[in-house]
Amino acid sequence: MTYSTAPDSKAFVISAPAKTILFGEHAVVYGKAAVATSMDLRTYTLIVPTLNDTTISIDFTDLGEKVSLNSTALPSLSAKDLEHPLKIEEHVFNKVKLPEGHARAALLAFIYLYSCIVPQSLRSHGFKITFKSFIPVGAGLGSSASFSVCAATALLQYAGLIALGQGPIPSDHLALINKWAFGAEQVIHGNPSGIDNTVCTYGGFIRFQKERPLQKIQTKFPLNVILTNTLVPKNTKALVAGVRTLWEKHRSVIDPIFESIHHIAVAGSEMFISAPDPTLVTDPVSFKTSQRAFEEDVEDLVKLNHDLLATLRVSHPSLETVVNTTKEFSFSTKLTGAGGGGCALTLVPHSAENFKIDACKAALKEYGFDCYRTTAGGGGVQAIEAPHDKLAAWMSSDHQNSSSSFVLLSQDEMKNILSAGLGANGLESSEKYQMPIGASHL
Ligand SMILES: Nc1ncnc2c1ncn2[C@@H]1O[C@H](COP(=O)(O)OP(=O)(O)OP(=O)(O)O)[C@@H](O)[C@H]1O
Ligand SMILES: C[C@@](O)(CCO)CC(=O)[O-]
Repeated sequence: MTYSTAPDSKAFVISAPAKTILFGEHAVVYGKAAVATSMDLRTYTLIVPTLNDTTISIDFTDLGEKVSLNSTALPSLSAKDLEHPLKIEEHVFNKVKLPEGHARAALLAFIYLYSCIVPQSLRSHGFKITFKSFIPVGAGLGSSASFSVCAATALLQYAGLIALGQGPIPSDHLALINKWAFGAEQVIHGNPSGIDNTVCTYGGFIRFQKERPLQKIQTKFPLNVILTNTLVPKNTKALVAGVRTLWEKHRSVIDPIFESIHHIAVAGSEMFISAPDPTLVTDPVSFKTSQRAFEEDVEDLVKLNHDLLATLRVSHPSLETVVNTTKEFSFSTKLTGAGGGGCALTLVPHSAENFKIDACKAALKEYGFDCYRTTAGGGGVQAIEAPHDKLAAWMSSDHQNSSSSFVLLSQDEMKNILSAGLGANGLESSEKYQMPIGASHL
């Protein structure tokens, strides 16, 4: 590794998407295949170096927590010094006051990244970093992975290990970001598979299997879904640990369930690769027939996958309510992510009439759930140098309150700033393998 001796004084805006798992959660932790896609909800991060003092000011705006650290007080480690990234806790014991709640794991993950990535030569400087996310926290949409990808990217740039702001991020830099984001995910989750950080880094539609090369799924088929947030809080770390306990107790029973989930993911990814291509329609009637047949096959896999996850005891009464409510409208639903609450994913067939979708949405809302109608896909991690004209306004807050204009921007405004900064070429090459984007709150 080659480090700089002075931090790059440029400020950057970094963003990474949410994710949803179509098939394979939990089994993927045991080396089975899974299919996931990025979603059009993103986390944004602004990092502004301050060359003349050693304060690191972190604003976790979504968690309502601001933290001030002294760079000289943080450990300097290599990943090899830690048997597991979670051991970072022992290195900061009695040195850093850790907050309670969601911010605790977020801060530990951040300190892990800083301690391993930022060299001693840069410890006489500080920075301000602000996280602002449009992804619901702890809802199964990869909020932790999106945060981890943004934090890793910001610190790798700060340490001079990657160069941002020159169009799409090159693949070797993406691999480095993904590696460190996985370490941060290990701090937050204990034993993640790596699927969440991978899809949040690379974006698009992927088939993932531990220790296998990442497979991008090229499909022209726009996948329309309703994401229903049950608003029931869940804890990924505890759910993953619960499945492990079940597996350790009944391996011969649980292994075949993992194996079945694996085959669902493999079949699902193959189906999407050979899905009917709406850009190549010659006969609209036969296209509609093959489109419906394809959707029915995917719906079967969705239902089977949900039932197997329920057998692994990671469903929740609220998730079953979503499954049963959407079934009344002939839609298929599965939990997505760790389960235990959080989000469910419902496939919306292309033939579904709007009145039916609206009625389904209204029925879900009756239960107090939050719904998003969205199309899967969208770019992975992106970064631009923070525009000079906007930076002063963004940083105008004294960091004691979260009312900086950066935090107040809407997701559309953030997207516009990033796409203007990336330029036409940047967007073209980073999104060429992806499906159309578009999320609307129902
Ligand atoms: N916007 C954010 N800012 C800082 N930390 C965050 C943010 N979003 C998530 N986190 C961290 O991630 C943790 C939530 O991770 P968790 O895995 O439980 O939810 P998720 O990633 O949304 O769901 P899943 O892993 O099922 O996709 C929080 O407790 C916090 O530590
Ligand atoms: C439940 C799980 O399979 C997905 C969480 O989004 C855990 C993991 O893969 O790390």
